[in-house]
Amino acid sequence: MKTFDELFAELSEKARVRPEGSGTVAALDAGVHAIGKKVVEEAAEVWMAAEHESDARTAEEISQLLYHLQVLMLARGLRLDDVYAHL
Ligand SMILES: N=c1c2ncn([C@@H]3O[C@H](COP(=O)(O)OP(=O)(O)OP(=O)(O)O)[C@@H](O)[C@H]3O)c2ncn1[C@@H]1O[C@H](COP(=O)(O)O)[C@@H](O)[C@H]1O
Repeated sequence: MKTFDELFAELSEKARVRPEGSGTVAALDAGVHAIGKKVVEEAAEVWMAAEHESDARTAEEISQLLYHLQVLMLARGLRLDDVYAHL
């Protein structure tokens, strides 16, 4: 288990080191347009899970949406504080 901040630190390191086989590196290489489509897809899956599936499935889909949002942040060069400033 990891927190939002811990995941962001891990993904930032992946983006910096670019290890072989990293899905995050592949997503970053695909670019903002592809990552944005993934964010929309995952958001829809969150919505459907919340309406029709269990709490556990909904939580899983939310975790995937948060992951893809973080990848989008990295693709745009945004830091956690850039987002937290608006919360
Ligand atoms: N938390 C996640 C995470 N959540 C979601 N995903 C990706 O998002 C996809 C979402 O799943 P879907 O159910 O939509 O599956 P899908 O449509 O079959 O997926 P794709 O075919 O589009 O890949 C997963 O297959 C993963 O590719 C994640 N990929 C990685 N992480 C974590 O990110 C870290 C770095 O991962 P790597 O960069 O792959 O090393 C690790 O700690 C991972 O656990």
